[in-house]
Amino acid sequence: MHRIEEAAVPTRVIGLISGTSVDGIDAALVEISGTELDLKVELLAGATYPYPAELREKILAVGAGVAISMAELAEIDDAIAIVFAQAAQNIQIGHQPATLIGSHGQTVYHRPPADREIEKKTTPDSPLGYSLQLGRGALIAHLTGITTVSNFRVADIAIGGHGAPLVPRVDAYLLSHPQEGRCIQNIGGIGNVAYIPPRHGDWLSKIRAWDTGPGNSLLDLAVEHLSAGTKTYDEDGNWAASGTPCHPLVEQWLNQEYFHLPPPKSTGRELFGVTYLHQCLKDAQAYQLNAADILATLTELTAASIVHSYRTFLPQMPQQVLLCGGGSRNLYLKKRLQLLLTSIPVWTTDEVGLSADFKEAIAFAVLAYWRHLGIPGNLPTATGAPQAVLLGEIHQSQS
Ligand SMILES: Nc1ncnc2c1ncn2[C@@H]1O[C@H](COP(=O)(O)OP(=O)(O)OP(=O)(O)O)[C@@H](O)[C@H]1O
Ligand SMILES: CC(=O)N[C@H]1[C@@H]2OC[C@@H](O2)[C@@H](O)[C@@H]1O[C@H](C)C(=O)O
Repeated sequence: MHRIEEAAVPTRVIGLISGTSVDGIDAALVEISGTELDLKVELLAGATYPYPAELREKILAVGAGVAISMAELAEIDDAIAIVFAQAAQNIQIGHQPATLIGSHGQTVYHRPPADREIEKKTTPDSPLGYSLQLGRGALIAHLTGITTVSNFRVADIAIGGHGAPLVPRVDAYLLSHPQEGRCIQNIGGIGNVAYIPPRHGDWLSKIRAWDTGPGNSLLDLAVEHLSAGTKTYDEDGNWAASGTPCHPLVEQWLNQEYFHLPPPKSTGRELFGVTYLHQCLKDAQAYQLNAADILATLTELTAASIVHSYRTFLPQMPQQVLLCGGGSRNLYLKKRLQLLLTSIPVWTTDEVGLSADFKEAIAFAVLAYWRHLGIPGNLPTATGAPQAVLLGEIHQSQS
């Protein structure tokens, strides 16, 4: 049952997420009103709080498969919840307090459902996907005194979905256009797209969304390796821009199975992580590429895999592409995307009024708000789930 009547009252909600780049906690304090087509979100404050270096190292190690004990797992889970709770406290400074938190947490493992050969290789026994986000909501609620919704992916996974991407339903209501088809392209550690057709007829069922593959994950790892640990990312894409992409290598990399899988599909650093980068660096040796050429070629892989997936899987090309996530600040990547998309304009979501930096944090505030109102959060065409369901577990606070 939808408790639509409550939606007339604007609600102050905090959205929290740390994505696959593991760079820090994005926090958004928003005022939300409406429900779906009349949904309105005002960003009151947005900030990124970097992880303490030691915690970041631990998270990256766990995500890369380093073995830990159950006690250590509990310790990391709570260490993450503590910094998320601090982020929630900090973002409210100077504002009226929030009444609800939506916390995505930190993904440390993601395994899609085993319904295709590529996925069966990693999943011998279970037909369901598995996605683990740390930073337990119970502790965030306890520390902040604010009811917290967390564990957003499990309900979609329980009915056979990928549990990702989840932001497309929010994109649909905040970024659809009455006449124009749009691709909303997030470029985080991993890239994901939501194609939103013009908002008429059965537009909602025509939305398509999937993870496009690497966003910045391989680039960041390569920069760290090539700079001997002195840099963590290629600021504005300047280093890559000083090199030349090796197109035969990009073509070779695009043959990889993931890029040819039809959606729905999701991925993570389990595939596009350290091992993948090492293979790329090995392949690059055959072409005697220097550091700048390697970065230009990896940047081209991100751009080409995005555009290749649009041309292969979309019913039609969009009229606009709206970028968000940290990769939207990589000017060289943006330029390469524009070149590959020829006459289709490539903008950022900022240009249509939604913060490109904080869109994911805003989305988890909306998903918590929908959970509170009893409104489903997933889009079956995006996650592959058979139906739309309520997302997230509610942890009531004591105060
Ligand atoms: N000025 C910039 N120039 C180039 N790249 C940038 C810039 N600012 C941020 N980035 C890139 O964006 C990344 C962070 O992006 P973002 O915070 O959107 O990722 P995420 O949310 O962790 O990932 P995901 O969306 O996959 O969960 C950084 O690691 C860096 O590679
Ligand atoms: C399992 C997981 O954390 N997936 C992330 C990741 O980062 C980008 C892409 O892969 C997307 O599928 C998802 O995040 C966003 C927030 C989503 O669910 O829409």
